[in-house]
Amino acid sequence: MASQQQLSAIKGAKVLMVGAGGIGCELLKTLALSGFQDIHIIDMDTIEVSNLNRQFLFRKSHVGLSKAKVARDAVLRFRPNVSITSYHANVKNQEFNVDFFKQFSVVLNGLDNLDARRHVNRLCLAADVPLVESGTTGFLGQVTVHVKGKTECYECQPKPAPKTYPVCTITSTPSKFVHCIVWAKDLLFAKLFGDKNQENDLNVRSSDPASSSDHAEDIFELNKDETIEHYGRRVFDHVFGYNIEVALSNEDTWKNRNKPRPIYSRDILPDEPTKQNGNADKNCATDGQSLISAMASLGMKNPQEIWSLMENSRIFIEAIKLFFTKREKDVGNLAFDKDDQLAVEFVTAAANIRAESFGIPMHSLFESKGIAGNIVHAVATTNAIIAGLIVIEAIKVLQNDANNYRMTYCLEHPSRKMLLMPVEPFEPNKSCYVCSETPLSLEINTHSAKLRDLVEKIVKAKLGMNFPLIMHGAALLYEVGDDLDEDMVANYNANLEKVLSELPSPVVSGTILSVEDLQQELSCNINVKHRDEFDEEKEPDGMVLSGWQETSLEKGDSSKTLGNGESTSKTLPSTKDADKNDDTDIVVSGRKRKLDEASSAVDISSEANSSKKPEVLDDDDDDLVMLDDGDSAINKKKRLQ
Ligand SMILES: Nc1ncnc2c1ncn2[C@@H]1O[C@H](COP(=O)(O)OP(=O)(O)OP(=O)(O)O)[C@@H](O)[C@H]1O
Ligand SMILES: [Zn+2]
Repeated sequence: MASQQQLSAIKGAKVLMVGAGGIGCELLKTLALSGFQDIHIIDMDTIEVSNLNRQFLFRKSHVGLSKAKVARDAVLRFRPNVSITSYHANVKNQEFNVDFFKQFSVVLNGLDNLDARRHVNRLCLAADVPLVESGTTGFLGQVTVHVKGKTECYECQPKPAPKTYPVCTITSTPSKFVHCIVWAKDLLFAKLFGDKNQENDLNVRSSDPASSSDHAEDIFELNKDETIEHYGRRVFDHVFGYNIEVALSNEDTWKNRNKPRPIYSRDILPDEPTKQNGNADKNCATDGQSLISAMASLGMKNPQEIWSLMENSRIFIEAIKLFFTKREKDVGNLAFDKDDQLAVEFVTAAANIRAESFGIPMHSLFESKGIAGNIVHAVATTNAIIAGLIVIEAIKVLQNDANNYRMTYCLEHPSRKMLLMPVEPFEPNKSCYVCSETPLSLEINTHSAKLRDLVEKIVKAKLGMNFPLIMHGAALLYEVGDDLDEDMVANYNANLEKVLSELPSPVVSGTILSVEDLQQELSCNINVKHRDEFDEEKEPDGMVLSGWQETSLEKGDSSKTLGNGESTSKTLPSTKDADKNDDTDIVVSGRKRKLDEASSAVDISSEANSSKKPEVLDDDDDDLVMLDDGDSAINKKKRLQ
């Protein structure tokens, strides 16, 4: 039961929820049932069939409609007096500026990606509105509180980068099925159906100057006078046959590894073109891309079945045919999407054929889709628990009850008899460039890097700015905005193509650049240092930003890497290799907190050998929570008083 004070805090609050998905549906219901009177919801998505199992405010008839609006309508049916305002929009839109955020007492995130979370964090800091942040992955979840000046902001700790693999493992020496999946989706799929101008490492290992022109780069182009069947077989033979033979010729590679076997289509598939079973016309008649399917075309139904090498080969050729005949317009623009049936079929087949070649067990379409999309199946109960915890923290925030703020982690296995692990939040990180004034430093070749490189690789990609403004002293070098006149736009575009040291106000070693995002009201200084050379493998951007860093999930893996999924991906938690460890710590975004520091509100009874080492990754490419060995350094960090 809420106290009178709590009730009045709740009643007087104006709350912004961002995200009306798995956590969001639970959260909206809990807020309304807890007595909140004025709730605003932003969500950019429409409802999909796959949401219905857990996003319980939605029904089949709502598929295709705005999540924010349908969630609002559903809750109004049982709490008609609550004021709920919905926005079917991206929270990064300009309309949601600092003034918009300022009207709220607290912001509650139920998002699924790092980019949007970082953006909301910045707006909350700029508007000085507390943020309660959350995430779930399967049984695992977390709720954290961020209050400007009192606790860490969401970006005080560097976030782990998505899991990545060295390029050579993917292109030449796969040893796990996931390596074959990454190869199939990030290299082969991208090469055949994606943007041709994108850099692609697919062919690096097979370029043999002595080889015939047949094996040159244009192997992946469909010739005008050839059938798609012929083209599909040509690609098949190149990537599964010829490339493997080239790789085999390098004896050293295989000294301590099992040799792969080349696979040619003529040995697997009969000579005549792949026969369709008559369902192809059904594909033809459908209008939605999700219904165009190589499996349907070939009369294969069970996604849980592991296909034979022949079936994989038939799917491979059939999927290419369908892309080039039924989805011609998409070819050249496609990015792998786990919800694109034909893309998943192609990637499964290609990964399986490669796996077979390297002696790696093949997988079903269902399993491949999970690996390719980094899917951990959502658990409705976890979302409900997390939503409840968000509301508990929101009420504390509304009462300004800073001593009792908690970050709470929902674990998969009990640790010292607890599944919910509350931890006191830490003070802001004094060297966080987002919530403190700490300058960053950038090593870059000022004689060869262009302003465009700096804008794309650092300001947008690393610093997450949407509307950047870059100044050198009083000189404005670059700016983005709707209200710029043509001359200014032309001037900035010209600057983008200039080398840093040749800009109207030259950027050289020792220059301090001031970078600002007008929407996020975030500004920071970057100290520039010239450096001639960069290691292509270790520093692929050709520049190094420090004072800010991503933590890699795979330790000791410093080479150029390829990732497994960065879109709606969720990374698989791994508990199976867990060590038994009595003195368990919680690692938050790569830094550790002793359980001894957990809230005294919870009885931490010591239970020897009770704790496994679950690794918790919440949605998409964000927070890492890991139970792991001790590290006393973190104990030196001051807790929030
Ligand atoms: N930039 C953004 N602006 C507004 N809403 C966003 C933004 N980014 C993500 N969201 C919303 O956050 C919600 C996250 O919910 P959830 O994690 O359950 O994802 P989902 O897309 O519903 O499910 P799944 O990814 O498992 O299919 C989604 O409804 C999504 O539309
Ligand atoms: Zn910070």
